[in-house]
Amino acid sequence: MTKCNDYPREAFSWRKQSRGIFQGNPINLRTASLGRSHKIPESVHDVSCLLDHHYNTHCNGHEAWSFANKYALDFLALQFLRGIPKSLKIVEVGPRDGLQNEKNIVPTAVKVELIQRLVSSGLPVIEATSFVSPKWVPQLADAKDVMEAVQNLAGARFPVLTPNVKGFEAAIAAGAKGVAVFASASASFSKSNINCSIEESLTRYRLVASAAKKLSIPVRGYVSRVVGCPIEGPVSPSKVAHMAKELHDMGCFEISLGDTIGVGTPGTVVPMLEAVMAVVPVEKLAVHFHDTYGQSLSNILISLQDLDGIH
Ligand SMILES: CC(C)(COP(=O)([O-])OP(=O)([O-])OC[C@H]1O[C@@H](n2cnc3c(N)ncnc32)[C@H](O)[C@@H]1OP(=O)([O-])[O-])[C@@H](O)C(=O)NCCC(=O)NCCSC(=O)C[C@@](C)(O)CC(=O)[O-]
Repeated sequence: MTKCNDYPREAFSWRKQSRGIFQGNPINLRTASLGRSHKIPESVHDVSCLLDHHYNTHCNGHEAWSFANKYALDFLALQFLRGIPKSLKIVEVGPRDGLQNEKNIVPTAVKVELIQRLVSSGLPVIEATSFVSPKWVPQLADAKDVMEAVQNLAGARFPVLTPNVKGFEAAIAAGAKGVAVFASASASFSKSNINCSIEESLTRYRLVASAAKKLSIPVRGYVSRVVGCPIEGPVSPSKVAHMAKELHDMGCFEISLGDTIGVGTPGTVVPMLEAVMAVVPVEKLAVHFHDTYGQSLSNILISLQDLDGIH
């Protein structure tokens, strides 16, 4: 993942004061730090355990105070988790987004086993690979073999990335039943990632969407660099909204908003989400956060709290 040492940490003003999130509430602040420690709560119960533990280590012996505060913390934890959807869909992207960045090329058999294990863990959607130029991404040059090996695994869907009609046709020939196109809100990333301007990318993706429609293949759309870009700096929410709407209008059933370099914080993510929600129905939105600066969990949390219906 690209590093961005010069990026201003808080380039946008904080706009959700009225929600009371991250406003000095000890529960909120502590949970935000979970991302930095990479300690991922697997359930509501785990979050509660962590809070109890933290409290007790600071309150030796004061049992009455401890008892009262335990209930206060439980109450706050419940308040904090209010608004989190009862269910959400996880789109696992490790075999694609993870392995495309590996220095060494992972053998096809290992990739297939990874995907099999992800399926057996219960994940419903696993991006298996990308049908992109092997000159650009040699790590995924075995896309055809991976797809052919996993396409009939039961229990999950295996969409693949396709940057153009050539990639789409190759994906379908290998057995893909769902694809994703990937555009960017940053012109410089569009050029460096897919070697074309934003407008050219939309023209390509309209062709992919049209070919997919004829075959009833669902197309997911990504918008990358939704809060910041190491070349262009902060990315305006209106640019992201424009890209999301273009992808939605061409027929993408879901739009995933990607903080590609992990520079987002709740302060920048919320205004971006609000701008996108004004033009694309929230039930069509998903978020994709990289943990480069330890912010992914707090960004996911704020997205889930803010956007009832988001994926
Ligand atoms: C888009 C291109 C192909 C343009 O690359 P180009 O060099 O401009 O393409 P071209 O049309 O001039 O073709 C050059 C060569 O590539 C071939 N080619 C052309 N298309 C394909 C294809 N689909 N599959 C296989 N081969 C292809 C084509 O046939 C030709 O082969 P040659 O004649 O030289 O032997 C290239 O830039 C590319 O493949 N880029 C993909 C890069 C990539 O996968 N990046 C990572 C994606 S992750 C991401 O974007 C972010 C995301 C989604 O994770 C969310 C987030 O975090 O924000």
